[in-house]
Amino acid sequence: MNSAPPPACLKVALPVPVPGLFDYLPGNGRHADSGWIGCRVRVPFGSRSLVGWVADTGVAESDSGSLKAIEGRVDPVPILTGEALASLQWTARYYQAPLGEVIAAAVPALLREGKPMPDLSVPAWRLTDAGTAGWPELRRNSRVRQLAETLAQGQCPEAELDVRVAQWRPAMRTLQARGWAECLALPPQTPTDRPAGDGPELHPAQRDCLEALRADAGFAVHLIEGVTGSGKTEIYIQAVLDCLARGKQALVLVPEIGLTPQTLARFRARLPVPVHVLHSNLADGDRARAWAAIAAGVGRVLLGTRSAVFTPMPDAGLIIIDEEHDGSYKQQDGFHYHARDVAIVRAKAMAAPVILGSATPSLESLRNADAGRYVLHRLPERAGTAKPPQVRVADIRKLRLQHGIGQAMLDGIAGCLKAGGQALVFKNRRGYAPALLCHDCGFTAMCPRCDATLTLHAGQKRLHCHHCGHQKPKPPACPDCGSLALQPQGYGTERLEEALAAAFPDVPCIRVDSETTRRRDGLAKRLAEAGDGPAILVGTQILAKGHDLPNLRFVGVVGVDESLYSADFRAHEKLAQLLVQVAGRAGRAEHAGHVLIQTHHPGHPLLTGLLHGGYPAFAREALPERQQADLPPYTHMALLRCESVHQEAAAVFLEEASAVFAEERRRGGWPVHSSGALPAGMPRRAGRYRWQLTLNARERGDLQRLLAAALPRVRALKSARKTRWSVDVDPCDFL
Ligand SMILES: Nc1ncnc2c1ncn2[C@@H]1O[C@H](COP(=O)(O)OP(=O)(O)OP(=O)(O)O)[C@@H](O)[C@H]1O
Ligand SMILES: [Zn+2]
Repeated sequence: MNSAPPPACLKVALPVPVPGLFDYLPGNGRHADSGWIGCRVRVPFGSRSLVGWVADTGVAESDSGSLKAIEGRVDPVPILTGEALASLQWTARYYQAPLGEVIAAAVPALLREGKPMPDLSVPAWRLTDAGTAGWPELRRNSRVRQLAETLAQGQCPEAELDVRVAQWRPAMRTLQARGWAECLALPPQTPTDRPAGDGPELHPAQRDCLEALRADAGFAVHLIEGVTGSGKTEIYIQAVLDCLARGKQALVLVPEIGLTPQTLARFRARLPVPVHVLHSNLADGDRARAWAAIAAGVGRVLLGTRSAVFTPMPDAGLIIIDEEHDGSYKQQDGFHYHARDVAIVRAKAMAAPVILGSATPSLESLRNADAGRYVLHRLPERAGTAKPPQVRVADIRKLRLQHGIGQAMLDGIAGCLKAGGQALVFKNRRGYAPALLCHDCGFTAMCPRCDATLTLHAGQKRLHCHHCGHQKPKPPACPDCGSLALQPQGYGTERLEEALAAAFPDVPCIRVDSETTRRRDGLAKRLAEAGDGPAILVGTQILAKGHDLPNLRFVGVVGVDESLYSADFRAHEKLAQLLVQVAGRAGRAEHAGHVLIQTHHPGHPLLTGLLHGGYPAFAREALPERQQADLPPYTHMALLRCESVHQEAAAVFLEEASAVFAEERRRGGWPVHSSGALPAGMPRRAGRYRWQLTLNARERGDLQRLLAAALPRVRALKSARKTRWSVDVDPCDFL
């Protein structure tokens, strides 16, 4: 028996789906002091070697006999400290995820793999003594001479040489070979300011908003509800300038497909310091460098998508979340965090203000503004001379359609093209047609692995499942009755493209959906093809977001009827947001915009509401409905999802989990409603049976306490090991 007291050890967060920290000895006679916290270590884990993060030190849970020592320390100095580490710990607790998995999602891949922190020193060149004495004898007008003259004014960073001397590298090799120039590494430095670009003079609503922001640089959440084109981005830029002037760092989050070259160019042109970017399309090295620059305080402005919210910011002074309602802020796999909510928690800890901006704020944020938790600013009008678009509804009941398109729509497009404008036709469905039907026997082509129809693609040659990726050629005849009467049902972007190209053969017709924009910069390239002259763009919601297409004058929405009657309680909110955002693409410059929504339900309250009062009117109606139905944002939800190839296993686990929740709820006396175990909206996907359980509570705290009490027991269930399951706190999608 070992009776010695348990030793002090390192508490390490590992990227494994097991909650809690793992104890390791520091080894080599080292002490487990607080200098380890926030450093990476390499540790043995089963038969593997993993990179983990020291999150704490303390007394070991077991005696020293069973403790292993780390294999090595990766970082000499901590890289996750203070607020950054504390916020990751909060995130892990709130979203019920292991800290190791949270950190893995929060840091760039290279750091996750244990690579050293990127070197942030700045490579620069200078003349040697020999060079200083010798350069005047160089031949005039040569590139080598030009380079030497530049260096004679003082050492020069490579980035600056790029600007000052075209193709300086071969010339530098010549100088170096003579022993006249040498390379040096300058310490990382806050860049010296260059003059900021000019912006328009702010209009009164923009000024009021900025003044409110300037009045208090401490923690507060400002919600800017500004119609599309009202100049929200202008406010962001001014607020970042103010933040920089206070000597602070700024973080700007944009939706996944909102980080366009256009947006980036606009920030870069207007800010006096480099703008660092973080998004999933970057090379690993670039990601790590941007992250490290911000974490070291060298970088002052970070523009990024969802996971950029976790970047350590030692001098944080402002967080901006553009299009705050956007669904891409919610991570859907791995652990399910919401970047907007994490940002607000971090801003509070950093005593910095947050700006949420949108033309169509989430009902969550509007509710928080109503309750006085957020400061609401309204920009009800477009900036400059642009007028709001005119929105009409086209009733297509009983009308003859040409490939799903009514005459009013065709007339609208024709009028726009004739006047030299561009038209956008929106349909939130990619592919040729959402289903293939046998007109003789009623057979519908279904995915063999999902409870879903197959979508026709590639003209009409192939069938794809949008849920699991299953693909096959379209059968030549009906597999059930042998009939040749197989017909595409409904319309996707491909089919509309075909129809519009045939109807308007003289203008380019460009399809923009996730298929045609898959490659890097694909979207920018597609949009460039449209040019400035008359053209038709056909596409999905990719087109709805943040693109300034100055010559776009007509927007046609083809088919929203599916979403008017959906089981998801957020379907109307999402549809209203989408319609307003798409409509907002029209008429952003000097030409008036027209929007036409084609529907079989012209009297639907959502459409009439939007038509007469815009998004604010929709929200005013929707909020009390949510309250009456006891739904978010008036309540707080969590979703337990599970799936298994065995129908039994999924159902049994969720039944048992449901019983645990019921027991704990009784024991704790927490008023939390449980749906019980139910099949998911799509009961089978990719060959797996799916079940879910919804918890709903008036008080966030009650839900959190119940989760904390029940989940350890749920994890310990034998049936849990036979399924894949996850917890989603504040779920956005229920499919
Ligand atoms: N005060 C102003 N005076 C004149 N033009 C302005 C002003 N503010 C913004 N603009 C211009 O109006 C257009 C729309 O502005 P901005 O992009 O900032 O709006 P937004 O609300 O961010 O748009 P979106 O909702 O599409 O994101 C831009 O071309 C911008 O340069
Ligand atoms: Zn499928």
